Amino acid sequence: MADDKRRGKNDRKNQSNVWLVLLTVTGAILLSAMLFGNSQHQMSYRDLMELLSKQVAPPVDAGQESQDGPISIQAKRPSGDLVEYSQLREINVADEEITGTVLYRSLGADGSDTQSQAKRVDFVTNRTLDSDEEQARLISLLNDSGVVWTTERPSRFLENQWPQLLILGVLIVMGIMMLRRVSGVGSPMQFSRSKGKLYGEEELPISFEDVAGIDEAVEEVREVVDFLKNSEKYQALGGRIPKGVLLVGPPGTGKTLLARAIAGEAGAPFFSLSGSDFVEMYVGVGAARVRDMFSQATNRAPCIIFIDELDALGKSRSGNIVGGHDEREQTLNALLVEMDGFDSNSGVIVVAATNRPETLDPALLRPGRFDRHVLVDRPDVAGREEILKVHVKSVRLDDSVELKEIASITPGFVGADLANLVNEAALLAARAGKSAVGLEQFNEAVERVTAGLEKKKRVMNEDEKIRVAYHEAGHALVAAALPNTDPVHKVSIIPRGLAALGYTMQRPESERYLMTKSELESQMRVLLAGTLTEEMIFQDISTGAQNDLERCTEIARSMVMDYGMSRLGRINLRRSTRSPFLAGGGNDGYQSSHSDEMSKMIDKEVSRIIEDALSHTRDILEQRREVLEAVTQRLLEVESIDNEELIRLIKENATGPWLVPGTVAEKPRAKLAPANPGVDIAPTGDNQI
Ligand SMILES: Nc1ncnc2c1ncn2[C@@H]1O[C@H](COP(=O)(O)OP(=O)(O)OP(=O)(O)O)[C@@H](O)[C@H]1O
Ligand SMILES: [Zn+2]
Repeated sequence: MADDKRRGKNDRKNQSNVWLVLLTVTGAILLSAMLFGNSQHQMSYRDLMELLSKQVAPPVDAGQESQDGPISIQAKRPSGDLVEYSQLREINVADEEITGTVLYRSLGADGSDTQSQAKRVDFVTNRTLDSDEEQARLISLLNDSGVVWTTERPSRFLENQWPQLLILGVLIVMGIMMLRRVSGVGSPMQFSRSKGKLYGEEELPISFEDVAGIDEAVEEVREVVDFLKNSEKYQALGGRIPKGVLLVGPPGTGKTLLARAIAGEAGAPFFSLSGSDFVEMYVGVGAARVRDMFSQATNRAPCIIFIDELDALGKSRSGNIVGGHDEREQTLNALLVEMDGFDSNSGVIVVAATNRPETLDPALLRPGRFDRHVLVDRPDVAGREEILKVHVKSVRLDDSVELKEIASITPGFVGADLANLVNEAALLAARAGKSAVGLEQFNEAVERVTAGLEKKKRVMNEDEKIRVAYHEAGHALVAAALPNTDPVHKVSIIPRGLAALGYTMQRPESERYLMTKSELESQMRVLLAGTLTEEMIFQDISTGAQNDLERCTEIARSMVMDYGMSRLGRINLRRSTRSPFLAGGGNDGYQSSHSDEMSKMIDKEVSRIIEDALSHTRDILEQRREVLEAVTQRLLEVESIDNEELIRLIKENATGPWLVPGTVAEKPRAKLAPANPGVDIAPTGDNQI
């Protein structure tokens, strides 16, 4: 939201720049037209000569006018108006024209208007008669009339060259503007700042209370608040306050929220920018923006600068052979320099967020830069419950709703998903005319959020529907027959989202962090069951299993290459480059580090594992043919079956033992040794044991 607003402002700023340029250009054109355009009064040569000769020989019959009164002539303008000319002055005779000033009075169309004021105007007279004789007559008249006159040519450079000068001027102005955009700081018109302009938000009404379910991350940033509030305390002891905090985590987990909460708790201004704001077309602009940002923030310290999507600007610099000094690199360098340069005790703390820390340039992560890393991970069940609590505050809940229950059916949801879920449920309740949001709406909302909107209206032809029903029944049966898979939550042949025609939804009973080999094998069997059922019933398979096969193959490949779960032994055959020190190597973060022969063997192992899974699954399905038919029938009738109904159908129709023989239903439990205080257990670094 805040992002959009900021972008909006930037767009408006850019637009106003364009308007400014247009305005300047039009202004310049109008101005020069006024200055150099032809605004002189045209006086005919005949009238000029007549007036001159009158001045030479003042008329004896001056009539009502006194002797030393103005001598004037009347003339007809091309427009038909009668005018009166008198008192020629400052005459200048040039080759083609005569200029000077004259007192001029308009007499109206019939010469009756005697009230109008006389005014002195510049006049110009074109010399049409150009002979020596004429020239001599003019000069003698001028001399005799006693007016001041010259033959100096006035400089007409400006008059003749103004269009070229104008173009030159516009070019110069544009050039200056470009330079300012590039050089950035200190431009009075702020052309360079338009995008990097910091919109500080003061007194954010957000506290750590609003950030739920990511308690560990909150604990870690709590001290940052203390740094901002009591920086003297730390400085007194000679400590160096950290400059940069990097929030790492998947999208929607609340990184932006957390950064805002830090500012809110500390009562410090919050400046927010996105890494992509710095990426610009012109070289040098991004770097100028970085410098600009720091200089503005230092003036407002203590404060927080938040850079979202740091990866957009902080990507690893290696691997760019052609343009060694491209724009992004310069921007990144400017950021590094600024982070080194600003005084760590100045009270500015830079918080950045990224969901791809492995792509960041290692230099960014060094001490003195973003040296604090805070993991903002997906919330667990308890965390999801906490987040739900925050978001249902504004919603009227039915008494039947247990947030714990909703948390348990939303594995993998992040804060943003849960916020969305609560909103969906509220909308559904409103549409159903309920006075409070009930469990029913939450269940429906979960399905919507996970699988896209139900498309009841989309018509599948009957053949396709039968095929999809068999396919899904196959998935469900095999899932139910293998104890070490997640229980089936729902089987449906209602098309959802863009791709799925039907789906079998499994839900884990609890949070999982590890998978065993047999669990992975079971997963593959469930995935293969759909296409195998089609093969069994129709002796033909369809394209509907593409995603199933994709996932199945990926599991098999990971078993061979990552987890050492194949005949090739316990080797990891993928060298991960997901370490900050090797960043920028592989294309997708992985690099192969094995020979061609090994590649062939890997492929063979992958096919063998899938073949195995296929034959097992075929057996399971064949032995449960009756149940398969029963489930499919029921699916075609009601379109969607839940867990209880599936179990009922299985119980009613199964002939042999239901669970696949040889699979372990009861998990072995560890025998706890009696406590032995003498033995130290070495801690393992992370959640990968
Ligand atoms: N831990 C949380 N507690 C409460 N609400 C949350 C939490 N995490 C996310 N939300 C909700 O989700 C919204 C989006 O979260 P936010 O923008 O902070 O995610 P993000 O991690 O910054 O995502 P991205 O990486 O896509 O920028 C928040 O405004 C908030 O309503
Ligand atoms: Zn399938």
